[in-house]
Amino acid sequence: MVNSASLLQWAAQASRSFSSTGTQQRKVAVLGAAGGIGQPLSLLLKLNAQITHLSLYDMAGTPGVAADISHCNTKAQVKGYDQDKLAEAVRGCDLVIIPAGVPRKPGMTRDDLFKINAGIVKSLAEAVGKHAPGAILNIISNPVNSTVPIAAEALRKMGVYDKRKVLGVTTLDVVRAKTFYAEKKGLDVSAVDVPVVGGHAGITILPLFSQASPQASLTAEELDALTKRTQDGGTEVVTAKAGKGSATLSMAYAAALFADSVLRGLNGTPTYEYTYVESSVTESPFFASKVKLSTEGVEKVYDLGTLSDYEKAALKTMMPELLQSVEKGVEFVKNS
Ligand SMILES: NC(=O)c1ccc[n+]([C@@H]2O[C@H](COP(=O)([O-])OP(=O)(O)OC[C@H]3O[C@@H](n4cnc5c(N)ncnc54)[C@H](O)[C@@H]3O)[C@@H](O)[C@H]2O)c1
Ligand SMILES: O=C(O)C[C@H](O)C(=O)O
Repeated sequence: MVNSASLLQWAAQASRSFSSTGTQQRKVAVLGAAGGIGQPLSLLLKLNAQITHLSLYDMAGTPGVAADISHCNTKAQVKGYDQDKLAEAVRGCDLVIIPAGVPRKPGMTRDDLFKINAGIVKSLAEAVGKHAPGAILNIISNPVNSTVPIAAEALRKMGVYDKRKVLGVTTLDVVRAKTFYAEKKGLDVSAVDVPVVGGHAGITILPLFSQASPQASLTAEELDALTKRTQDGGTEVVTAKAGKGSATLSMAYAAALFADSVLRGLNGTPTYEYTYVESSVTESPFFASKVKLSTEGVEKVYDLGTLSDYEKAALKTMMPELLQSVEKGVEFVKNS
């Protein structure tokens, strides 16, 4: 698993990477690149020495974002594409990251975004299926519990679906669980690990503190408070931003870490992350759990290990909502 130290390494390596030879050509696209997540994410990707071509796409304003970022003295060549240039933006990509779509306002659930974001993700996935069929997709747009099944079903309809390559980004849940756990127990956050499984909405987010390392004892109240804070981390930010969107900066950080792991895997160094993918680990056809990432994307999906009674009960509680969100996504594509 990549941690924040890697991020500093990118920055340190990035400006030196002009002289590196023999590295693989890696093209990465960000769809929704002019948005709240898209801009800082694109900047962080520009610092990643594994990326040779960075393709930024949005409905408008992308050439400006691209021009700005392109002045950073790092290796990746940056190009911005507006609305009609989607095919060009994704062609030849190894990795396509999708943060396109509307964010929540206070009082909304992630599922309230389905009406608008389902169609956006479907059309972007179709463009990837047509113009970059081998690319790995990292889907950020909410509701992730449905948008990942939407992308999978859209690609399946086109005959190009590969379950190893459609990944829902749940890294922010892991980032939050680590931060909150370390803070609560006075631990060094850079040495903390907390598995987070399930989905990416409220009770479907399940941090496994029984498997956290290092193990610190938690009272029942502490465990419940930490679990709920992780589940409601997104809402905490939406409320604090008071109508001005949801998490963008921490999300960009989390997506950049996850993309780095995906690229390391593609480049031949296996990495391990938690991500929402097609899965047979539980009764839900899509589920977030630990995976091994390698040259073709997800090489192996791991089971959940031993759960505490608290976690077993939470897993049972989340299942109807998760199954319903998956079904809603699949049906959306089937009926369109
Ligand atoms: N997975 C997670 O953990 C996580 C975390 C935070 C936010 N999100 C989600 O990410 C999404 C984006 O959030 P944001 O804060 O960046 O929103 P934003 O409104 O700031 O940016 C979204 C961008 O998407 C663009 N866009 C809309 N339709 C598009 C299309 N068809 N093609 C390309 N671009 C398009 C918009 O023009 C805009 O620039 C939201 O759905 C939000 O809920 C997910
Ligand atoms: O909470 C949201 O709506 C955005 C995102 O899913 C998050 O977890 O921050």
